[in-house]
Amino acid sequence: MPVTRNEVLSVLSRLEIPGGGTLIDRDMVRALTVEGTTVRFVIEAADATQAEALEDVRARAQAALAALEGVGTVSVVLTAPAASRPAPGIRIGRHPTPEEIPLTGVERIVAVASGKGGVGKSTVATNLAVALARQGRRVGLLDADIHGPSVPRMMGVSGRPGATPGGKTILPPQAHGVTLMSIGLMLEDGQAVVWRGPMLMGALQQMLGQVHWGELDVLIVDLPPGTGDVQLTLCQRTNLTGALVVSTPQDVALLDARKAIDMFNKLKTPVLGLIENMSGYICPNCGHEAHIFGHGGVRAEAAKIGVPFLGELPLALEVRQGGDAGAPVAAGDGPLAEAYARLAEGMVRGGVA
Ligand SMILES: Nc1ncnc2c1ncn2[C@@H]1O[C@H](COP(=O)(O)OP(=O)(O)OP(=O)(O)O)[C@@H](O)[C@H]1O
Repeated sequence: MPVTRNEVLSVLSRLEIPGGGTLIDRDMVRALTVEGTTVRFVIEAADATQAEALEDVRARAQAALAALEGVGTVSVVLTAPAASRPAPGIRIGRHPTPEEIPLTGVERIVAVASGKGGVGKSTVATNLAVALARQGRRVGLLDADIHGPSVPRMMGVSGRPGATPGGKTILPPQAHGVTLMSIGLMLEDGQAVVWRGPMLMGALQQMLGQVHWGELDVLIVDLPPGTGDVQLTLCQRTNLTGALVVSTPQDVALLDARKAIDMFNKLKTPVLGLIENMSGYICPNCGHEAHIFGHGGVRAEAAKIGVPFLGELPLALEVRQGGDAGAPVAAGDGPLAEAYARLAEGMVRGGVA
C-alpha cells in the first residue's frame, strides 16, 4: 500500500535536529507531496549556516523515509532564503493569458467572498483553513486580495517563498498546517500594488498556476471585497467548487453581500453558504451580550434566498489579537476555535472541503 502523508509527517516528527526540536515543530518542511510511492519535500533553513548544519538531518530523513513500506522515491531538498529567492523570472504581475488555469492535485477550490470590505473575510478564510487542517484535511490558502493582502500577517508568515531549481515554480510556505501564498510575501514592507484589472488577473493566474500547491483536498481563496476582475477570473478560469459569502448582520453589509451573491449566480458559481461574522459581543467584564452590528440578519437573508446558513461567529478581542499576532484563534482551544471547528466539520460533511 502506498505511504500516507501522515506516516511521512510522523517519521519527520521523530527526527531530532541540531539545536533541539524536530523539522515539524520548528515548521521547516515546505511543499510536502506524496504521489503514489514518491515523497518530495523541501527543508527550509533560516540561513546558509543552518542549512549546512541540517545536511545530516536531510540525509537521515531521506534514509528513514526510503525505509518505509510503500515508499519508492524520496526527494528531500535543503534550501535557505538567500539561495531560494525566486528568480527574477517569477516576479508576480503580468498580463493574463486566456487558458484555464491548471491546478492538478487540487481537488476543490472554495472562494471566501464578501460584498463589503472589513467584514472579516480574511479572518474567516484563515481561521477556516486552519480549522480544516486541524481536521486532517490537506489545505491551501491563496490570498487573492492583491491590493490589500493580509493573509501573511494573519498566518504569521514573512519572508519570500522559495523557488524550484530553475526558478519556474514558487515553493509556498506552510503555517499552522496550511500551505499558503500571497502577493504580500513577494513585496517589500509598505510597498503598494498599483495595477489595473489585467495585471490583477495575470497575478492571480500566476499565484494559482505557478505555485507548487502539491496535493490538496481544498484550496481556500480569500477574495478581495466586491465584484471585480479577480472574482471574474477565478470563476471563469478555474474549476471553482463554490463560494462562501461572509457578512456582518448590518444592513449596509448585507446589501453588498446580496450583490456578491448575485455576481456568483450570474457566473453560475454555487454559493455554498452564508456566514455571519461579528455577530454579537460578550463583554468580558459583565457577560452582557451586545449586538453591535445587529444580529440574525445573515440567517434571515440566507433563508430568504434559499442558501445554507453556515453559522455565526462572534465579535471577540481574541480574534482581532490572534489575527494581528499571526496566531489564528482556530489554532487554539475554547469556544472560538470550536465555532471554526464546527464550520469546518460542516464543510467536510457536505463534501466541499
Ligand atoms: N469576529 C471578529 N472579532 C473581532 N475582530 C474581528 C473579527 N473578524 C474580523 N475582525 C477584525 O476586523 C478587521 C478586518 O477583518 P478582515 O481583514 O478579516 O476583513 P476583510 O473583510 O478581509 O477586509 P478587506 O477585504 O477589506 O481587507 C481585522 O482587524 C480583524 O482582525
